[in-house]
Amino acid sequence: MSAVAEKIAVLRASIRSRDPDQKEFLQAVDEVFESLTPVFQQDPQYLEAFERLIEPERQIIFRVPWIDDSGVQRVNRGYRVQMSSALGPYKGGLRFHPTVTLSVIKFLAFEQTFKNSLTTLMMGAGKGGSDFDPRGRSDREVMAFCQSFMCELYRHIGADTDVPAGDINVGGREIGYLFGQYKRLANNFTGVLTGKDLRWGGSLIRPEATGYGCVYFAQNYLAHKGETLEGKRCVISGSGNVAQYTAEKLLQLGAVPITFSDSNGYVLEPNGFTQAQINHVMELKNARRVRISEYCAFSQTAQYFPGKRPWEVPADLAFPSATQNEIDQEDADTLVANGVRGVFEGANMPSTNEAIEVYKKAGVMFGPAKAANAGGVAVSGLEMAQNSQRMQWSRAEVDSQLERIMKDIFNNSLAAAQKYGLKDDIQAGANIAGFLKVADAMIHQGCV
Ligand SMILES: NC(=O)C1=CN([C@@H]2O[C@H](COP(=O)(O)OP(=O)(O)OC[C@H]3O[C@@H](n4cnc5c(N)ncnc54)[C@H](OP(=O)(O)O)[C@@H]3O)[C@@H](O)[C@H]2O)C=CC1
Ligand SMILES: N=C(CCC(=O)O)C(=O)O
Repeated sequence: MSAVAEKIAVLRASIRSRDPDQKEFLQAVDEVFESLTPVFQQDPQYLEAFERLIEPERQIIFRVPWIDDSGVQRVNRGYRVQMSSALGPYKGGLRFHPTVTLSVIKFLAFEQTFKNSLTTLMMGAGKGGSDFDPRGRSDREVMAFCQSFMCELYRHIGADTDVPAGDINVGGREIGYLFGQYKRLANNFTGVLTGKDLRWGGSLIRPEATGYGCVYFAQNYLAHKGETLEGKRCVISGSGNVAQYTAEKLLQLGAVPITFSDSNGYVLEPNGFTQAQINHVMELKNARRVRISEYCAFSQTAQYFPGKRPWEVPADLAFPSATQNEIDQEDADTLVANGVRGVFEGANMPSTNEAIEVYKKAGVMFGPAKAANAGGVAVSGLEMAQNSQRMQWSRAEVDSQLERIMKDIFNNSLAAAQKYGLKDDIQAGANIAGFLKVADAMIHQGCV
């Protein structure tokens, strides 16, 4: 075994022994390790940078006490993992979900490092959240939680320090309550959060950005194969922010979005969702905050499948837009058997490493999350730029920047893969391109 191979083996073992229970984090690190091995073999100094990178610069965990509408005290746990500031202030979302643990936040922050680097904007990486579940809670209860959460988080964030945003169950309502409390505690009005409402510093296209960007990425990938989205039947999981705007942009570009899901089941429109039907999903989810099954009362053609997931539906392309590990090896086999020829990840780490191997063996196009869903954080970066200028750019201006950024991410990922002899392996190329920019900055900034 070469000296470098031995060092890689030792480092992989040490990561596992340090955090043996953090399975989501270890899964994310394993996936990147595979891609970066040729880089480490060519230049061992990058292995030293990677050894620093996989240990977060800072991990903050805190108590979040609040009182519910019945006057009962509730106590949740809050997190902020500040992963890397090599390329700029820590940048990444906040997730409120009962499945949130330190391992989940660390995997999200780790992925965010490569994603933010790929956007070509100057942003470091972080992620945070809580095991608080806002679903079924009143606006007052969500506000009480957000205000208590920010009473701790505000000490660690700032427009040039750490800029949180949304993620699962953190949308415009939550960002508003968090921002209001921050402003009250810090006595300043800055771009300390992104995903803000348009009327007080938000950016046009930010709500649409992740979904639109994922479709733009798919469009670039298909174009590279001499294909288009026209007429492609697309299964989508989730029915939240990312899923809604993925469906909208697919429809605009001539594709046929046919499913939405939530954690209780999925809805199928056999002939594809129209814009009016997508708008109704938005109304159900964003305003009424009800289950996707309620959609069927609105449509004569829709079918609901309780307890099922959309991967059983024959399609051309799949856009997982719900949560991590929602496609395992068996799901991937089903997708391939059902004719799916491209998987583009709107969610973070929705495919298990075993599922990715199935895609590769079957020659399925694979747009990995850190590249395909980078449109959200990219437009967050554009929101930060607008806030710095105290200006608001037009919708067309932001959308054209988003299209350019997604095209650059695809092309830079492809170029990195080809440079290391990995042909069209976009997954490896994205990991390599994202890592090299961060690692070069880390090497220049010394052992910190
Ligand atoms: N918002 C953003 O800017 C970005 C988000 N992402 C990623 O995209 C994905 C979706 O985020 P977003 O749309 O913002 O979140 P939303 O809260 O708006 O929507 C999440 C959707 O996923 C479903 N979901 C969440 N957790 C689970 C679960 N454990 N099992 C099954 N379904 C689940 C929800 O259903 P239910 O209501 O039943 O839980 C809901 O339909 C996440 O992986 C997120 O990390 C990636 C880049 C940017
Ligand atoms: N949740 C997000 C968006 C992060 C951001 O906009 O800072 C992600 O990139 O996973």
